[in-house]
Amino acid sequence: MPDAHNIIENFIDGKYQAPVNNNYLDNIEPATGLIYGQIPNSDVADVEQAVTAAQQALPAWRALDLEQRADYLIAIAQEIENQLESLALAEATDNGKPVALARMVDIPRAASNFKFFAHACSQFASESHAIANSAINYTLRQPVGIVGCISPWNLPLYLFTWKIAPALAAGNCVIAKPSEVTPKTAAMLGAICQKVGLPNGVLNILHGSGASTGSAICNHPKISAISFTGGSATGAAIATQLAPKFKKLSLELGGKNPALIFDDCNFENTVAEVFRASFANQGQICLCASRLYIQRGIYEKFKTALIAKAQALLPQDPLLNDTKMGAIVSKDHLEKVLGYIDLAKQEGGTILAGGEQVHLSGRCQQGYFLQPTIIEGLSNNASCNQQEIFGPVITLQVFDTDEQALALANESQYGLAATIWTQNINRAHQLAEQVNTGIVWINCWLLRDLRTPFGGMNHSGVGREGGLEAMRFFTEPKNVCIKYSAT
Ligand SMILES: NC(=O)C1=CN([C@@H]2O[C@H](COP(=O)(O)OP(=O)(O)OC[C@H]3O[C@@H](n4cnc5c(N)ncnc54)[C@H](O)[C@@H]3O)[C@@H](O)[C@H]2O)C=CC1
Ligand SMILES: O=C(O)/C=C/C=C(\O)C(=O)O
Repeated sequence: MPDAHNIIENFIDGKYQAPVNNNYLDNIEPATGLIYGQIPNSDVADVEQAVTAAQQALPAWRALDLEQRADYLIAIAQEIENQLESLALAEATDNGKPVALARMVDIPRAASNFKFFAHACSQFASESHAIANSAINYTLRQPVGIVGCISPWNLPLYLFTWKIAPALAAGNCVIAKPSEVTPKTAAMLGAICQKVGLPNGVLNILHGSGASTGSAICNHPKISAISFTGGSATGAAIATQLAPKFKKLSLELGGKNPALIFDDCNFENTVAEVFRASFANQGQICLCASRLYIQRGIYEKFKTALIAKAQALLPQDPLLNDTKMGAIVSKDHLEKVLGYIDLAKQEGGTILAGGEQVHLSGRCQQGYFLQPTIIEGLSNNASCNQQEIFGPVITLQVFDTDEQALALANESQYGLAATIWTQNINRAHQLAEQVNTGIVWINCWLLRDLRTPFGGMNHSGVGREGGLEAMRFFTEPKNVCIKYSAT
């Protein structure tokens, strides 16, 4: 558990412990730009200890009655709810997101992840296939064993638990690594597991960089499956490394998500929701809309409304209760996003709103703040329309016909999430069928039902999370065929 000096330790075999190599990384608060803690930079030796603990815990955990396993997950969810305030504060401090957002979305969703999979494991049925008069097949879905869960910094506890909960529910033991940029709530989860009496070794939480800890987890021969969320380049590197090792791999990667906005949309609602889809969490959600295609009849009016909203959304200290726009997660990331804005100018774009770093006063004077940024005038193949920026930056383009909108949306290497804004339900269905993304929202964004398949195609990932898809990923199907004699 983080101590008074904010030194975080690994959680292995039910206990907090220092990394074997005694190496630590600084943890920086994005709102202040100051170091406020340290985390282990764990390596193969720590992973080895975690795997040993998981191996010892596995037989009892996988043999546990489903109801008892579910009870542990429910107890974790309840404890997350009990600690809502301290977890939300930790998340906002660590990540720079508005504390109100962490309180309303991130932490409640982390609790929901455990509750959802506590129930999902009791609903997860296996198949049977009869061969008339001669045999019956039934499929066992057995835990994979020891699995690795690696998550990013944008929705720290939300995405960490989105992987851990189904992995545990399916009867696996877990070695999990949060992003080194946002380790704090993951570290607090260890104490929650202790408090509810989760058996030692069932969940092990290691901290450190991708190069050291992440790659040691991916490469450990006893870890049979890896569930990863993060950048597409990292996903590609992991897939390359793991291909000859034949591990199960789920990749939830980046997006460059189109919003198709038609003349006949419900204007007020669409402006509000598309704005939220663009800038929620400082635009740092893989599902955020980043390419806005607006039909000609409402283009100017829509643009004017978006600019007014962007100019009114002022970044503030994330720890203030009324903050709606917090800090960018790190200096490196701020520089990356600003680099894209410069590139947009070089490629002929016009900045309609934002585009500049914001310097606050007081405790946040060295923080990483950026205005919501709106760009127009770029071609569809410009860098800002093709590469994931992962920040509060959107581009606007005009279209005339449904066919044009679809062609523009599909001109992308990514395929994560599309939104369609129209009151013509036939058009919406037709476009939803043809757009190349794993998720389509019609007249809404990030309306989540945890039972649905979640993930993308092409450079946005391989496989799906959520609901029974996650239960399938974290189990091995084994078919058993019984021959009988027909009398
Ligand atoms: N869900 C998404 O779509 C996300 C996309 N990104 C994109 O990726 C870019 C880079 O951001 P990063 O924080 O560097 O994301 P990343 O993809 O490097 O990090 C995600 C997680 O993977 C781990 N990791 C990194 N290298 C690894 C390796 N070789 N083996 C195993 N684990 C490894 C990291 O420590 C972290 O826990 C961002 O600028 C953004 O464009 C970042 C975070 C989430
Ligand atoms: O499951 C959700 O609701 C959201 C998931 C978001 C990501 O995977 C992401 O931003 O990386």
